[in-house]
Amino acid sequence: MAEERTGKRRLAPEDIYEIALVSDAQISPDGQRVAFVRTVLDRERNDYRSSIWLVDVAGGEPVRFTTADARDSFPRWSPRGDRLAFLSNRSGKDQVWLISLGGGEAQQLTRFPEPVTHFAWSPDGTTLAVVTKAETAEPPEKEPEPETDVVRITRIRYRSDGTPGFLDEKRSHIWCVPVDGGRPWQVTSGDFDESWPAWSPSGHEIAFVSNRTPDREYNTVSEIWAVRASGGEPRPVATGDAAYFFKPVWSPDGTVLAFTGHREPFAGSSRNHQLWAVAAGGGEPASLTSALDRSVEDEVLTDTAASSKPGPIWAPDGRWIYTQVSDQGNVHLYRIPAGGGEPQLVVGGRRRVVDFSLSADGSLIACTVSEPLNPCDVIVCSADGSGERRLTRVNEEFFATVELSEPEEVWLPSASEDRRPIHAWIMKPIGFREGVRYPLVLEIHGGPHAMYGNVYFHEFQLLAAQGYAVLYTNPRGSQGYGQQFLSCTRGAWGEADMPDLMGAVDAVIERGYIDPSRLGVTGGSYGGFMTNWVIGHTDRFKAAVTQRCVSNLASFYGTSDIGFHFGEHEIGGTPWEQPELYRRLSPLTYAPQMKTPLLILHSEQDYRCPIEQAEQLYVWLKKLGRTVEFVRFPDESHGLSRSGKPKHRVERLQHILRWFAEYL
Ligand SMILES: CSCC[C@H](NC=O)C(=O)N[C@@H](Cc1ccccc1)C(=O)O
Repeated sequence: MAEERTGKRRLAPEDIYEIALVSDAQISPDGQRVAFVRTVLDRERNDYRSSIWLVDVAGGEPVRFTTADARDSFPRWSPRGDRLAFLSNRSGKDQVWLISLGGGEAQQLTRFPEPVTHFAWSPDGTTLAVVTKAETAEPPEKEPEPETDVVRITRIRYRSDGTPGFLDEKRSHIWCVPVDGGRPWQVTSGDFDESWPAWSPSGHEIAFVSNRTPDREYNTVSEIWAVRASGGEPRPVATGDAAYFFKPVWSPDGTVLAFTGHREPFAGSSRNHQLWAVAAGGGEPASLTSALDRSVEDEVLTDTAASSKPGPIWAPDGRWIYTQVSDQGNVHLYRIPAGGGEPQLVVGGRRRVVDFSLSADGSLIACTVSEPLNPCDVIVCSADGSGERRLTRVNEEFFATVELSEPEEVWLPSASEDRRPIHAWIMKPIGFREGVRYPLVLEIHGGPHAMYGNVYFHEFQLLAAQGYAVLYTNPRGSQGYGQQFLSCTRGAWGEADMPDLMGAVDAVIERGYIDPSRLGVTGGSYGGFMTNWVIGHTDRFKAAVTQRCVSNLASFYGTSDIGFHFGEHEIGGTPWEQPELYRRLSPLTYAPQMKTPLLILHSEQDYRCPIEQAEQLYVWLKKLGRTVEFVRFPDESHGLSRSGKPKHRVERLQHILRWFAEYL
């Protein structure tokens, strides 16, 4: 028994309550301290709690800095480093709060009737640029009663996954809020959604992200604009029908704006996000990373992480722009020469740099990192990555008590004609013994343009703890292996990538410790599509669990919040232009061939892959007399496995284990 050999117990689904998540490591301007967010799952309340913590760069125990029983997040240092602004839901909705480093209680700064979603300090520290859908700075005395509960829909975008109910007509705008008293003023207005405010170094202008094209209801454009901080008519910086630009950041001298994104209409994450630079006055942007052939966004998937919003950061000397780069299952920190040239790796290794920040003089970097056997910790290093030190050991005590399986990183030949090597990870079951043959679970990732990688994955560790070998791969369509590999599943969902998955399974079986009669398969979202696809094209799997899946591409087109643009781009046309293609690529078409016992897990408020996708598959298979079960999660969205109610997250894991225990 593993327990007898190691003195450690096996991981259990409920252990998600034992794992604290740290994120958003923000180093103080003087480089002395790092503020970060620590998130825990609250079993009694069936909810999440987060607080701001501080740790000295010189070392020592981290200390809890905000103590409210709430969700505090997004800590940002004032330019002088004497206080922190952060978001908190203590008053109900997320608002900006301020806390002095000198001591004292946090004070509520904003009282907008709608949540604040993002903010940025002005360079002189007097004002915050704030993003909110509020139309006034104070809540009305009395919320108006809705006249009817009947919903009238006039827009094509009327739902968004993660937002319960229907989208309202309110728009996200930028407001300025003086931090030491004075009335907030609205900076942008109109029928546009604005985000990501970035102050010019002089403090006169604010750059932001918006779609101001006439056809914005139907396209996926995202442009860079700038507006005087006092308000007025915004001016275009990097715009156009092909713009897909985000996260602007000014050069220290205020002459250039850098940002991330690409320039292919509707391509979303099927194209590498590049780092661009444009004259601050506007013009033609130039890519600084076209030769890299990687995305400068974090593309890795996990079920154990708190979210943060890192964007590129310009070094104070103006020479470099720091950015994440997704590369072969890792997310690294690079610095890109602002004037063009060879990108330099700063924080590398088998891991994910989740977020990062720079001290005011640019000499120190703080990052949150995630590794296969450690979900998260804060590290600090010099501007070139040297002298790295770990500042936290958040989950060290807990992981000393449970046995984990170390993923082995391998390249396995595809079963396609080209036999192309596919990047993969194999986890041996806990308690592995030579000479024994084990059941194998193949995990398939979503996207399709995302990637598995060198991060902790609770679901995979649980399967290993239950005695399964686990195989996860980055087949064609995955991020991290270049543009050609990334986009080759377009118009070929399932057809292009299934041979990669099957080749990897064959190669693992050849290692001799897998029982080929006990293969399981599971995945979520596009991974759910692929699970359905695989069991419709082979009977070699003995049990399957399809999660937040797609089964019918034609109905997905009309019911998913992104169906009418994502579906159209990914499949290559509309269902009425390409009915045969939609039929051919829909897993439901192959339902009569599906024999594998199937568990369908789906959230009832999943607006990305709506539950009708699961319902169709369930009824077809039931009517066909197959072994199939349907588990529905009420009040949950597409993000159930990552951000759902803790109790539902545990139940979801228990259902997966139950199904494989029964049928595998
Ligand atoms: C197959 S339909 C699109 C579903 C979705 N893709 C993009 O939103 C998807 O596959 N989601 C995956 C992976 C993912 C997660 C977050 C951002 C992009 C992709 C999932 O939910 O795991």
